[in-house]
Amino acid sequence: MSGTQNAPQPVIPRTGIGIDVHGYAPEDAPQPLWLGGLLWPGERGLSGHSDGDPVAHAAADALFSACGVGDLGTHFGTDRPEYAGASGVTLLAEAARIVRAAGFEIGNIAVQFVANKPKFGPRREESQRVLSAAAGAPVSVTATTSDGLGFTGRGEGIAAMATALVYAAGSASPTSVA
Ligand SMILES: Nc1ccn([C@@H]2O[C@H](COP(=O)(O)O)[C@@H](O)[C@H]2O)c(=O)n1
Ligand SMILES: C[C@@]1(CO)OP(=O)(O)OP(=O)(O)OC[C@H]1O
Repeated sequence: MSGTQNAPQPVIPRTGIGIDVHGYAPEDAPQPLWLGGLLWPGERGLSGHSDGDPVAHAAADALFSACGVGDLGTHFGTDRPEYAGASGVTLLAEAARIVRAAGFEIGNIAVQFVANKPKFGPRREESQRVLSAAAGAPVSVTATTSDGLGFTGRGEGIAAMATALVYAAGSASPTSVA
């Protein structure tokens, strides 16, 4: 028997991607702004069937993408009345439950949103805490403007992009592979 047969197999993690965009709610039907799992008092809110939190939705979509188990619409379609007004944090927690039930563990999720405001830096730690607790894994959130360009620059809505890393449950964590 050759030595290589008993060599530990490398853990191949899987990456996923998620993008979500929500437009601002009309002035005559204002909504609260939910972004990064946080309520932003005084900020114009976004439209959506749920709470319209693009950061939480992009994170959930990235998890589904990484595991190859469909997408946000597959699991939380607008035809599901129970998700009307649902919190993005609830959707992310449910997404994490679904991917774990499918046999995956979550390495991390990274999200970046594009918006002129709110100014995110001062509440980054709070947002990361809330989203990481929901996912049961580290979630990092960054923000950028689009330098005044495009629909985010014109203040028509907020876009978020996320990546996620998962690995088969029961395998060694990718970070523990020599
Ligand atoms: N909504 C936002 C947008 C940006 N930031 C922070 O500002 C930095 C500079 O943004 P640019 O788009 O001008 O490159 C960015 O790196 C973030 O740290 C923010 O907090 N909230
Ligand atoms: C989350 C869901 C379901 O409540 O609604 P929205 O808040 O509209 O969000 P979106 O990211 O457009 O798509 C997924 C939807 O199925």
